[in-house]
Amino acid sequence: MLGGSLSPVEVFQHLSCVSESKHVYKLCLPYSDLQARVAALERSLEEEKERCGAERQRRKEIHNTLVELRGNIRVHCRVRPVLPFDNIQSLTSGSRPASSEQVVYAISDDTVMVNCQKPGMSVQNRIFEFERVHGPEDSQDVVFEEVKPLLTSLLDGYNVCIMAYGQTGSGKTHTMMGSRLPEENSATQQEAQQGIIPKAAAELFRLISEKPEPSHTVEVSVIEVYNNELFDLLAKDEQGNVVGQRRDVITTSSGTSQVPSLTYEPVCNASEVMQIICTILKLRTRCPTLVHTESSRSHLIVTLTISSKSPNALALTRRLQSAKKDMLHSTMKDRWSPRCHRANPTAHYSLSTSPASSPCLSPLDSPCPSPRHSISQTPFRTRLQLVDLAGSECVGMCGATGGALWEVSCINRSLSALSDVLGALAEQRPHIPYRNSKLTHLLQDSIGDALEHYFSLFLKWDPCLLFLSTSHALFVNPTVCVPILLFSILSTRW
Ligand SMILES: Nc1ncnc2c1ncn2[C@@H]1O[C@H](COP(=O)(O)OP(=O)(O)OP(=O)(O)O)[C@@H](O)[C@H]1O
Repeated sequence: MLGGSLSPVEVFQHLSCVSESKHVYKLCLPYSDLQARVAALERSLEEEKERCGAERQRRKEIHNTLVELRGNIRVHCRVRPVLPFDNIQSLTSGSRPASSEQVVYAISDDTVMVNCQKPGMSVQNRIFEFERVHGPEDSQDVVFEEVKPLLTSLLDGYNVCIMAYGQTGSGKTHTMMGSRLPEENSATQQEAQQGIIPKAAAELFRLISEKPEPSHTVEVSVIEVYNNELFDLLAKDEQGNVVGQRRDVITTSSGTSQVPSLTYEPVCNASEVMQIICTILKLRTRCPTLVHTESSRSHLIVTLTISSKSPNALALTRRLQSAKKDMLHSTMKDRWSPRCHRANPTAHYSLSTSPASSPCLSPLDSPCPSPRHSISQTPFRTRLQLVDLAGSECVGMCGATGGALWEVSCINRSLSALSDVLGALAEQRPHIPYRNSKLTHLLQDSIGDALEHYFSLFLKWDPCLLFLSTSHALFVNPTVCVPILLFSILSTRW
């Protein structure tokens, strides 16, 4: 007979032991005792589950507070090494200096020093500060470490946007996608060259696999912005071949940007994501320039949309925020739509009813969700946007003529529009010029969340809006080590 002082674990051990020895009937506890023990075990299991849930919630809060404290919009700078082809190109280009000299120095982990020299003027050292500076020796892994915590936030219900901005040839695609080494290199060496997109996809699916049961679904969509036009790179023709199809970006009645008929492909692991991206990358417009032989002539936006099968506390808070904000807007501006009542708290988080694999509305932007959707039925959706912008160029330096010159001017105008939007957000101007280019119109929700951050701060008397922003954004701003162009990036853009 077992004594009353045994712990549930000891009882369990005892029971397993007697079952194994096949004397289970002889040594068994009285049935009522056994029932009491099982009930006690179940109770303690429930308590453990509750404690674990509370700890998980605390972990989320602490993690995201920390991420927010580090900044909701962060600007990082990556200085790429001077590479052999920098000198070769310089020698072949009549308009460039005969040899490249290093003019940018990562002097600490948050400061860059640039030797600026304008024709006829003496050299000046200028200092630029960023949230984080990666020097030429920093590996892809080191850069990714900065991004990694954002993926945890993504699964906690935050939107994340990571952009690479910089002059042509400065290493944006290397930072975002990675570079392929020659075939003779080992798989480990190839993996070390992977950029943020493959690493983020792998980390995302790793985090999802740690969840107790299948909890999330992931869809990928890819948009190219070329000459101020949007192309859906996952759209297929009747034969099933991928062809870039032109799409438009619109603003929905709830104020979010949306690309109607955009294709979303469901994916189950990181290699599926990369297979899709590598296939469609062949469609991306490239053209050699004087500075970079493999220059991308378009902005590429890869979006991973994550749907959680159960709402979490953050999603509920966000719905509450959204409802409050809508009520506030409608009271102030009296903008009720007869077709779609914007005060519906599920407005931004309801499921699209279209099949996921077919072209459908953006899952985040289903226009008029049913008011009957209860919170428990509605999963929350978040979005990871990974943006490899086209390289900014000095028109006089790129050697382009005709159509290529038009491309350069479209790239520069859209980057300038992006810069205007960020400037307006930073200065909290009442009007943010999102519609000045397709690029900023498309990214409105991601970069606009920064505005929401300020908006929430402004309304901090309202406890529901105290749960601050809904997005973490990070900008990787790689720079090149060729004198004159570097000067133009750092002085004109940031
Ligand atoms: N940190 C780095 N270490 C080693 N090589 C790099 C690094 N950054 C970039 N490179 C190399 O520099 C070249 C140009 O980089 P990349 O194609 O990423 O430039 P980009 O900014 O995307 O240019 P564009 O805007 O013209 O498309 C590539 O050959 C890339 O492998």
